[in-house]
Amino acid sequence: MAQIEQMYGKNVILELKEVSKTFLQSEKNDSGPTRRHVVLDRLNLRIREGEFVTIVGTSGCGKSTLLNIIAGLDAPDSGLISVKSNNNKNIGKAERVVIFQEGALFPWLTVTDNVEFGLKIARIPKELRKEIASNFIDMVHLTRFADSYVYQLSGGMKQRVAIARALALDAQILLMDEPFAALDVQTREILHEQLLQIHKSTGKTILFVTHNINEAVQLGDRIILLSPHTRSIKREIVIDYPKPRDIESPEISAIRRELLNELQEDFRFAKTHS
Ligand SMILES: Nc1ncnc2c1ncn2[C@@H]1O[C@H](COP(=O)(O)OP(=O)(O)OP(=O)(O)O)[C@@H](O)[C@H]1O
Repeated sequence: MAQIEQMYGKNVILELKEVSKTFLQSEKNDSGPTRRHVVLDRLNLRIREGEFVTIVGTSGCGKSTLLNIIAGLDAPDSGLISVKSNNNKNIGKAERVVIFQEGALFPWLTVTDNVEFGLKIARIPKELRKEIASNFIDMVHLTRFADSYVYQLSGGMKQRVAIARALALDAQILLMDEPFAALDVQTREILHEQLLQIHKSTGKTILFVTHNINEAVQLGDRIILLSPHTRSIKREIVIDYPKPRDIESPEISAIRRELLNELQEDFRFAKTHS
């Protein structure tokens, strides 16, 4: 942690201090007694501006809970979350935008209407709205489909619309919760490439939750491993190799193995403590 604080002390855009979250859960069925399930226990995290952070961990360890808390969709029981506010904040700009596995789009609207949606709510003038939407639709390579309805698109295209919509809102931080999990391998590879290009050209800060170790090592500048054991961050691995990365290279393979070992250990722990 000290090493990371040294490296990331400057330009911290997001900071979580001692964040905890407990859910009440029914024991076997809804009518059974309830128990307290501590998901996050005094978690500390700092994210630097422009950083691409991937979050991994065994199923149920709290990855989505963490992302929802950062997004402001859920509240922690205790702890502090600070987001560096955008000084140039205009109407229509969002600090944090979440992109879920199921793009959360309006299927009955066109690609352009979906990307423009938030801007319209924010009363951005029509001409400017069109210009912003067309710019980001172009960035995700969907110009040919700008007037298509979302229900007509493939899963990968829908996720590209969701990314364009988040970019149009000029979110400071993109929060991505397994956005490509439902896609086939080839589409996922293409979207990885495009997301890396977008990250490079926009410099956005990205927090990306995934089950997939390969995805985590391909995309992340830093990997955060959440654990059901510590109920917090168990490991952080800074990956200082240029992208795109060859996941078969000795350096990246070593990181993959390391993560796999950690995940297996946590999986065994979760199994014996569930
Ligand atoms: N609203 C809720 N009420 C009760 N329990 C909840 C609620 N939301 C999440 N949980 C529980 O909190 C734990 C963490 O859930 P979360 O969805 O954050 O895990 P995850 O790491 O994202 O899992 P997965 O990888 O399977 O998506 C799980 O045990 C889940 O059942």
